[in-house]
Amino acid sequence: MLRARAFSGANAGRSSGSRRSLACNRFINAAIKTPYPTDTAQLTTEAPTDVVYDAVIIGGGMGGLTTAAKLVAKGAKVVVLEKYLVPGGSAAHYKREGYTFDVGSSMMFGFGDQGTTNLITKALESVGKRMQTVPDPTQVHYHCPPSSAHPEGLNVQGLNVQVWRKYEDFVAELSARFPAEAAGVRSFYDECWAVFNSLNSLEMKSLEEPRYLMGEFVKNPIACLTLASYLITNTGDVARKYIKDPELLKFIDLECFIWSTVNADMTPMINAGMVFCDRHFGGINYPVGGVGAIAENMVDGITERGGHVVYKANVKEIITEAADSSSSSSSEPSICATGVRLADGRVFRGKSIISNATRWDTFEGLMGESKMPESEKLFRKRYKKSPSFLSIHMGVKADVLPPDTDVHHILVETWEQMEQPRGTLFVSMPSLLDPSLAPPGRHIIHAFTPDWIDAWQGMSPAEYDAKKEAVADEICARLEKLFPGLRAGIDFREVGTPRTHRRYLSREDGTYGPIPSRRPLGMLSMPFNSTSVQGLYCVGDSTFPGQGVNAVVFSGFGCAHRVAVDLGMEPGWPAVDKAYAGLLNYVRDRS
Ligand SMILES: NC(=O)c1ccc[n+]([C@@H]2O[C@H](COP(=O)([O-])OP(=O)(O)OC[C@H]3O[C@@H](n4cnc5c(N)ncnc54)[C@H](O)[C@@H]3O)[C@@H](O)[C@H]2O)c1
Ligand SMILES: CC(C)=CCC/C(C)=C/C=C/C(C)=C/C=C/C(C)=C/C=C/C=C(C)/C=C/C=C(C)/C=C/C=C(\C)CCC=C(C)C
Repeated sequence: MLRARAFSGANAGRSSGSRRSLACNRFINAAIKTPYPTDTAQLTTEAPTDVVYDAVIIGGGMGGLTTAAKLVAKGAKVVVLEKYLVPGGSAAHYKREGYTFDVGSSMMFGFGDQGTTNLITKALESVGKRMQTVPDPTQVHYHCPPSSAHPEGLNVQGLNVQVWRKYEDFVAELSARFPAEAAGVRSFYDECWAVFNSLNSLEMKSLEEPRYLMGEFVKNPIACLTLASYLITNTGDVARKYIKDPELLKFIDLECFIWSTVNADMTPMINAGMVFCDRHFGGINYPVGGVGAIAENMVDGITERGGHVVYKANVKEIITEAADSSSSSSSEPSICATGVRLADGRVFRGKSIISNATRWDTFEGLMGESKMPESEKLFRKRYKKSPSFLSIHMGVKADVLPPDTDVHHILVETWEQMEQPRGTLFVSMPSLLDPSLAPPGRHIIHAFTPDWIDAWQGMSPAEYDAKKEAVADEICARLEKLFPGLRAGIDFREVGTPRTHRRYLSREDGTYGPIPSRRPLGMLSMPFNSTSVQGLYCVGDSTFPGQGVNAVVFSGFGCAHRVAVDLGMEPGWPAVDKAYAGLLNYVRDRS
């Protein structure tokens, strides 16, 4: 199952230097923590404070930037306040020693050129930008545990499956591993296509805006009814309709886990339809220059259209006032968000305040727990924080990677370990697609694995550093199963823990968003963008559909649409809004 890759190995054979892994530790500890960009004097840190913005956006992650892009494109007056020095949040990149590392995963969905679900392409287009991308021939190469039940599908390393860009190739490969389940494999993934094809025929806007929703029902009744029939369905239920083999069901769990960090029973079917088909329809495409270049392009587009993006702008408080309760759909005392206060004392006023911070940071940190609405307390019962990640960014000699190595890998050694901290290893090697990310003769290996912050608390700085290196050594030893000689080929290594994610992304406990505490009511359990505080909206992975760049971009589309309608910049049905919001809350409250 090898095939040619245009860029693969372009740097091979030019390795230089003789550093070995032991020397590497010394090198790592001495690594200079230079923020990127290095010239922080270039950063915009100012925007007018004497105006009332249409939207004040807290945070310049992909959720916040998409909202800003869609709103400036409508002529809204927008300011994005980003605490850090670069845009993109967990989809930013940073530079070290000639390498450009993506902060998070390098696997980009939503970057195709057709349909309506190519959300990243569309977000860039909304501010006049387009990026060059490199198509990835596979989404991911799974390395799963061996099984005695299916010796025909195994090699010495266990169950190996590549998810090919071409759907038929993937179905053929998985069916060959589970011949008795060939019909089940086909039926399950075909049902995902029914969901995807419906999604891919709708305009992507706010699902909490009744005028748009009704319009889509009139234009695309079959697609809307199909989606409506999946609203409360989870993926595990659909998989079990067709598949009986426990190991194949475990594989489906893993297919969900790698992007939802929960198993198939906890993953809404609509999200699975999106992810399992976009990888074949639009394909996985890597943006030339690195994932962070997406956010940089968005910022250029936003500022070219008169929006402001302000760095080193640490929002400490959302300012609220008592509000008119007649327009609220809840029975709680009404408050209204009117502005934000920064750590340096500056105040930005807005008709709408949009938080790209997590719900925990928004409602506990920025609002203060005493003002937390009942709906948020309920949310905390239904959802918990997803784990953070332990991340190892490495530069390696190019000859560590055999020719035709896939860009993304998943390694699970035992099924019991899959959902445990550091149980599943994720690997992304984007320099195989874009060699400009690494110096000549080198490649990037970014290994990461779900991990909780508790394991990294209460240590002295020396203990913390030592633990980072010890855990990274263990993970590199495990990765030698995929890349023999890896440890000897390491040229650069830097380890980030959940504490690093908490610090640089300002995400409580370093979490990557909410995961359900119990079986969710399909996609309906997750909150959309409005909150029960008037004028306050959330965007990003704390809102539907959750984690993922294309997912938070969708939440940005929805948020911008809902805000534009509320500001009177787009037509809506204010008379129906309250009843519809009440209905959605009623269903959610019972989930
Ligand atoms: N391959 C992939 O699909 C991939 C890759 C990378 C990231 N991601 C996804 O991106 C998602 C996160 O995107 P997002 O947009 O929701 O959030 P984010 O964490 O990426 O961005 C939030 C931004 O808000 C800023 N911020 C937080 N609190 C602030 C404050 N008080 N004041 C000012 N700024 C503040 C942070 O610095 C950060 O830049 C994750 O769920 C992850 O799954 C996915
Ligand atoms: C009533 C109502 C409400 C309704 C009615 C019906 C209808 C109309 C409906 C509609 C719906 C819709 C439109 C929906 C939408 C949806 C969407 C868009 C979704 C999306 C999703 C996405 C996702 C989830 C994604 C994700 C991703 C991710 C997370 C990624 C990640 C990645 C990673 C981590 C990587 C891995 C790595 C390796 C392998 C290395």
